[in-house]
Amino acid sequence: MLNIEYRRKPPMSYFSLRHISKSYETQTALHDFSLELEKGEMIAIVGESGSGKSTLLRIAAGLMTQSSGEVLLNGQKIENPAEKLVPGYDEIKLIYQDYQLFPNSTVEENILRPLLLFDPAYRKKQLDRLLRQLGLEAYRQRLPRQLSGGQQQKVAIAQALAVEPEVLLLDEPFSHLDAIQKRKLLQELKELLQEMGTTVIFVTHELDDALRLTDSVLILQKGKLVQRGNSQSLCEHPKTRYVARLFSSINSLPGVDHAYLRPADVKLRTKGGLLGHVVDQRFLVHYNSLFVRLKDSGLLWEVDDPQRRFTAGDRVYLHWDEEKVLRLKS
Ligand SMILES: Nc1ncnc2c1ncn2[C@@H]1O[C@H](COP(=O)(O)OP(=O)(O)OP(=O)(O)O)[C@@H](O)[C@H]1O
Repeated sequence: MLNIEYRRKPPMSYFSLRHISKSYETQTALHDFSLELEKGEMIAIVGESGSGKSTLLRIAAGLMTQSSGEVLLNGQKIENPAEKLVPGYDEIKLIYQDYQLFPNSTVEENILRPLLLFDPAYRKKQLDRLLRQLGLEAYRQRLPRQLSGGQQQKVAIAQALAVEPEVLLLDEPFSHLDAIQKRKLLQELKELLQEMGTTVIFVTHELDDALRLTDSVLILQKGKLVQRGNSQSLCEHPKTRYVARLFSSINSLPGVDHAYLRPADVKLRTKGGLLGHVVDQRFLVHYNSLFVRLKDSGLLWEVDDPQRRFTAGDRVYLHWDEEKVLRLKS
């Protein structure tokens, strides 16, 4: 009997968001969102602007009061601002898009701020380790304004990691960086966080950024979890048009409701198939991307031309394998 009761209990995970909902005065930002993370697990949440990502992270950090649901860390309830005098926890750190460094404090002083009450030997050890791990040793005496955006971002990350949080919540913190800087920082951060065994939730609207940190992705749309999976499963079996479009544009099949084709799944011929005219072309690394106006429907399709055979003004016939058609309702 005891054994059956035990098995019925949900498995205990390290960081749990259970049935979280949040309504602002005029709208609901999160609907019954649940997520269970193991210690050291990294997950990315991808969603468009306004899908509720920041709201979710603020609730997860204990910095915003949810309308319903609960957050648990290692079995302990995370209290929200309505329940806790000083909101937030050292164990759960949130890094925002607009991180704020102290402008008149050096890099060293900024990183040491959260450690003011700690033992001096520990403070020095943490500071030296973070400066080394984040490649900031040469900048320790500089003020934030004397650093590039990427270096400032690293200082903000070092500051958040100084207290060795168990959980790190990243709210699109790389949006100020250019693509090359961002890729490099994401790779460095991934290695560092894996080494530290930190549990991470990274929210972003860029799937590419998400996949650089983790292959475990969750898709949020209008405050609801719509799909969870790795890049292959999301790409091959998207549940919504939004999920499908995170990977490539999609072409609507003329005369068939809710049926779409990816540009890479359309084959190009000189005769036989759906007739169209190439109206534009772009040279990309592995193929030319063509814009083709379909003759009968007038739809504009984007298709890949891996052999770079067609150019603007050409007639082209399009066909595809039926199994490549994506059926997407919303
Ligand atoms: N303080 C607030 N009062 C009322 N509505 C709010 C408030 N904060 C957010 N919202 C609304 O809740 C929804 C979710 O907002 P949230 O900031 O969580 O989305 P997001 O996915 O983080 O967006 P972005 O990527 O643009 O930062 C949005 O529609 C937003 O307008």
